[in-house]
Amino acid sequence: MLRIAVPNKGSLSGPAAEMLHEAGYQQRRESKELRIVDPGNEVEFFYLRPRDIAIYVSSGRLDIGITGRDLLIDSGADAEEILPLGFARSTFRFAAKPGTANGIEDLKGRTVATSYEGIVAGHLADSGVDASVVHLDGAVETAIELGVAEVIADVVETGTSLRNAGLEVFGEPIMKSEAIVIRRTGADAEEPKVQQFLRRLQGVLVARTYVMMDYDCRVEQLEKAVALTPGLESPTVSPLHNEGWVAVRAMVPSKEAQRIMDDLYAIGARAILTTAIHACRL
Ligand SMILES: Nc1ncnc2c1ncn2[C@@H]1O[C@H](COP(=O)(O)OP(=O)(O)OP(=O)(O)O)[C@@H](O)[C@H]1O
Ligand SMILES: O=P(O)(O)OC[C@H]1O[C@H](OP(=O)(O)OP(=O)(O)O)[C@H](O)[C@@H]1O
Ligand SMILES: [Mg+2]
Repeated sequence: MLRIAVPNKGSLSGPAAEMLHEAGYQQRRESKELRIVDPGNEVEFFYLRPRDIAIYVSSGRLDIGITGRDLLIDSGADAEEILPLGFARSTFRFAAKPGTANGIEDLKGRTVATSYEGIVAGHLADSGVDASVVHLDGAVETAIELGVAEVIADVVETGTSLRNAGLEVFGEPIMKSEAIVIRRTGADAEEPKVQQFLRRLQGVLVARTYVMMDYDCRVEQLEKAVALTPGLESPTVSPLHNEGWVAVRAMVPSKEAQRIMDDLYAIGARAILTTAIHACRL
């Protein structure tokens, strides 16, 4: 039975459960459940604090975990990223009151408050800057107003929390993060149950990113049409009863679907339809 760690709270929890559900796995019915077995899929899910997941996975007691890239790096645990999942995207940055600092070199001798001490201490050391780090559990933006630190390092998504606290980012972004699947460093990459789990999640990612497009076009326009809709490997082209016409079917990125439909129409394609993909194995 594959043992998988899933975030039990916070920004990662809801989208992770939703993705697992879309991939055909049973998920817990209420937020107090800490562990469930999905016998049909031979998987056991453990609902753990996102910050602890890399530690459990590195211990080898759990095969796989879903966490944030920033949390994995911050933990220093012996685990590695095997699949990015595209949600809980954020950037990790320094911020302060305007005019406090322009770059990391200005942090020398100052105090930085953060919930990600591992990332910040590592980044300061790599940059050769000697600054103190204060660990706070959350709501780090308030640390400056209350005099605990002059600078913070925190997760930024829309920037609303920083703006509300009258703070501005400075310096280069420290790292970009998103939800990821992790396993113990060096664990068997070919393990069939792990591979099947990853294929299911990849299927969800493809289904979320692509739509299926169908249209009819004149044979003379086929090359131009296929250039607009090359598909992932190659589009399917079928003859129509009306001579001189073909039907074409290809996957296209959902974000580009409307533009591609306009371009296809402009070269004479008709009956252009898009449909959602619910599941996929590439
Ligand atoms: N506003 C946000 N937008 C996108 N991702 C975020 C946001 N806040 C946190 N994250 C990401 O979520 C993960 C942190 O999850 P965690 O549950 O520890 O914190 P949280 O979502 O801030 O919840 P909590 O309410 O417990 O502080 C990290 O990978 C982080 O990059
Ligand atoms: O750029 P934004 O869109 O404002 O998002 C970033 C904020 O979201 C998270 O905070 P959360 O609400 O989880 O509170 P926390 O600081 O207590 O973790 C993070 O720690 C930032 O404060
Ligand atoms: Mg938070």
